[in-house]
Amino acid sequence: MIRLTGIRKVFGRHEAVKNLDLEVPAGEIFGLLGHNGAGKSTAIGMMLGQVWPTEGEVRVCGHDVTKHRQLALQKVGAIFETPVFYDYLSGWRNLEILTHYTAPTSPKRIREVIEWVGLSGREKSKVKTYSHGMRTRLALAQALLPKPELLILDEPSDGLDPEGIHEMRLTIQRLHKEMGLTILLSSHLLNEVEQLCSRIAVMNKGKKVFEGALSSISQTETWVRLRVNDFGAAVTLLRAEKLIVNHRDDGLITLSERTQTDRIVRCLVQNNISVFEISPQEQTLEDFYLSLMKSGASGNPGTEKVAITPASIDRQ
Ligand SMILES: Nc1ncnc2c1ncn2[C@@H]1O[C@H](COP(=O)(O)OP(=O)(O)OP(=O)(O)O)[C@@H](O)[C@H]1O
Repeated sequence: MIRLTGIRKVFGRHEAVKNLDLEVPAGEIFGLLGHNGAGKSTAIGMMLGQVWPTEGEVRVCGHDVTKHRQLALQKVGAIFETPVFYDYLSGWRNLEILTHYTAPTSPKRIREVIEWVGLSGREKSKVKTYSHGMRTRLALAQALLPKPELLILDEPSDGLDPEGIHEMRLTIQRLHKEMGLTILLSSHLLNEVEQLCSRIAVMNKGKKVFEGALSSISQTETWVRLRVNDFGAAVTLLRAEKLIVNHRDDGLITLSERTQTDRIVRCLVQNNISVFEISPQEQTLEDFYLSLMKSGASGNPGTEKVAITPASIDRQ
């Protein structure tokens, strides 16, 4: 649905996006992650034809955005930068005015999108009375007006309170499930991305440092939680037996290659150490992201095969 090939963007002497390849397949909720200034908005701006790439090709819905912008963006809805509305007009009137700039839209369609985003009952109130969350929902309504197949959302939860973030997440999930939309969103909120997205790309200093399925991240776990009566003694013993290669003082161990947890338990019990718990820990997106930021700061583009684990943080 979106394909970026060899994209570079230079602002003056600053290279904001460096040799970026990115593929967002149809049907996914795709998360674009990265620190402030990583280049996410610049990349999104190029997808929407609002930032001109210095080099490379941007294709959206099969069309080259720089050559056939209108065709490429025909089926795309977006929230990009801070949406501007006429404060002294109602949400409904704002949407009506917007349709004058785009395509003729029936009142029925406006009613539909207002219901979709949960603004029913407030659509005739002036926008100046709207909360930040309601403005975001109005921006989403605007993005949905042209019946898009692809939705591009730059930081959709930015500035929302926890309830607003929760509602936005439910709305995005519904749009994906019930309307079958492909969705690309950028975010700082790792928890949000973890709950919403099936694939992610991580950017660091303008470079992509990872792209792949979210499921491939949790499979790279290596840590095992060990709860015993004497953790220090257990670690000394397991290291001497070469059954573990790493440990953290908060009760985590990394097993050596081909060691299974039953072997650990046997060894400890035979040496009079009581075992209360031994359980493999899934790597969270936060663990993975932090390890990428640490080890991939200079940024060689990663793929699904990148297996950077919390263990690699510990060893640095
Ligand atoms: N119009 C511009 N002129 C000059 N530099 C720019 C411009 N737009 C962005 N930049 C720079 O490009 C880099 C990438 O910015 P960008 O806004 O894409 O990052 P981001 O990942 O979206 O960050 P944030 O999460 O803070 O929005 C930053 O160093 C920024 O200062």
